[in-house]
Amino acid sequence: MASAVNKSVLSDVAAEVKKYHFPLEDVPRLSCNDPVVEQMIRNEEPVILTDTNLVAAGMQWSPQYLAENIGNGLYTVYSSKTQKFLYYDDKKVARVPDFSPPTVHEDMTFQNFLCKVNKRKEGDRWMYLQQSLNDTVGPPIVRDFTTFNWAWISEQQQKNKWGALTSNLLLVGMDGVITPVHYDEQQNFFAQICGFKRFILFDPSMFGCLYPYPVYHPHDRQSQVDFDNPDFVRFPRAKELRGRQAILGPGDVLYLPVYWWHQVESVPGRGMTVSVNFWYKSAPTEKIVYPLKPQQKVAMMRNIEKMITDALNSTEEVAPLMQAMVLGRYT
Ligand SMILES: CC1(C)c2ccccc2-c2ccc(C[C@@H](CC(=O)O)C(=O)C(=O)O)cc21
Ligand SMILES: [Zn+2]
Repeated sequence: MASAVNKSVLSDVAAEVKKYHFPLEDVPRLSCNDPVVEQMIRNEEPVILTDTNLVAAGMQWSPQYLAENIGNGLYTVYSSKTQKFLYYDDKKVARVPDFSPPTVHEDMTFQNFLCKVNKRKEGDRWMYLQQSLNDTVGPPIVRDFTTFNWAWISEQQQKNKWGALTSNLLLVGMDGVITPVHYDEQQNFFAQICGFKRFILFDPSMFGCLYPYPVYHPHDRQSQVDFDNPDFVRFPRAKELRGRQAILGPGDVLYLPVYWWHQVESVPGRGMTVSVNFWYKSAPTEKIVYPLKPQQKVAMMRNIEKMITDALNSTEEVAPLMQAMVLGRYT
């Protein structure tokens, strides 16, 4: 089946997106029946799948359709003064004295969210609805959800020995919103339903060029590097970044491997975006094979940071101890 999104639209969108200081190569767009796809997923390489029919019934989930059918439950809506929605972990805010949350979230009905978006004026806050799909949604949405291509995605889960599906996030964003570069600890099939999303991806070995916040920081897993204004004095290795780009249109599904860095932009001028992601626990490591994969080294660094922070029972003493351990001895 030809991909729902046509090539000329994709190249128009590619010409519209923001340019950054690093080079980007295109992520392949393949049919899910292409034998190469199975190999790429096994090798944990990102790939765009054009014909999974993963969320076929969801293709009617325009913001308007959702407002009419999702019911009057409350949904989590993040708002930000800028287009950027930097994730932060509420539970870690206490450990960083002068932390000021960059976004606030409030619960509101979908209808209220859409009404606020439609009457938003220049200078008003940007808004991004993000909500785990659960049984509180209206019956038509539950019905559409049951018709997702669960046979196909369960086959991927089994073939790759992934763990349980942990959540499906429904994401409804204003055009132009940006989720800054970060990594997640789960495998992700990301289904695009409405509008266009541009992913910038970096493989896990680029950890040293992206300077993530400390693990105990509310912005754990997010990079400190601001791509719009990179500070090459504090983050010199950001100059070495080389990434990949995936532009998703309605019906496209991106396989986003665990620990891969990603920045996600709802392409400006292409309308509101609706997406659904599928987060799976990654396969347990069966046998340690050397050399270790970059993903395994990231997991190790996280555990060491957690151990030292807990053992010292203080965040201020972590850097001095780690510097005493390494500077002048291993460097
Ligand atoms: C920015 C936002 C709304 C948010 C705020 C506060 C806490 C969590 C999150 C959160 C988590 C996931 C996404 C979806 C996606 C990025 C994208 O599509 O924009 C992504 O990164 C992924 O699927 O892995 C988006 C968000
Ligand atoms: Zn993510």
